[in-house]
Amino acid sequence: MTKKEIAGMIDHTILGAEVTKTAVREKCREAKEYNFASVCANPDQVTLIAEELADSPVKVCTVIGFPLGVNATMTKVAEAEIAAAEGADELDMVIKVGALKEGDYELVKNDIKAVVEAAGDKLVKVIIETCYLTDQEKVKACELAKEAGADFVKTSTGFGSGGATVEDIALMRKTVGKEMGVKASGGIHSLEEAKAMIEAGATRIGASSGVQIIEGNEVNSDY
Ligand SMILES: O=C[C@H](O)COP(=O)(O)O
Repeated sequence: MTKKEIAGMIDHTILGAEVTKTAVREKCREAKEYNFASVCANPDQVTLIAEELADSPVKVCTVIGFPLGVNATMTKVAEAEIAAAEGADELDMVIKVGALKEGDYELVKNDIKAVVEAAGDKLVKVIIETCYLTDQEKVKACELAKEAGADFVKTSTGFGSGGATVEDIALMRKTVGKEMGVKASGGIHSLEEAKAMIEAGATRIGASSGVQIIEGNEVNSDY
């Protein structure tokens, strides 16, 4: 797999309370230079990203119910509707992790389904936050996301206690089959790590270090 092909799988990510418009514009410039798959940023920066990327094939991505997933489903639905209206192409939502762990699978599934329906033709990736889950819970979360009609399952927010692992990607890929997207995110900072995730079954890489992954050098990560 070439670096160009790998770049085309990277969601160039900039998420956090301290993120500035200047930093988001730089992420968009980098994404166009390297032909990354998307720029993934805070919900209140969707309009800015859509403007910056209007002249490029790079997709607009944002997050829903992020980073804890504990928002009311109605809140996640509203976030999805607003993001879609403002130009988002892809929505990365966080599941109700606690509800999953206590076996309230209908609530988890209906939460995902409501966002999928609100998203319309936009692509929905479901963050299951693997760092808090047993393997059995990871499998169940992937099954619920698939049943709810999501397009991808995704490992991590990058704000939890851990990120993507090759083992989790392989388990998620085995669970969802060949068609559904699998996104590895959280703690991927090198080309070798990205390649390992792809070989394990990832079809998208979420990373704040996209340029570092492709160029193999340290980049100033200050926003
Ligand atoms: O995909 C979303 C994650 O926040 C990226 O995590 P990272 O900053 O460890 O690359």
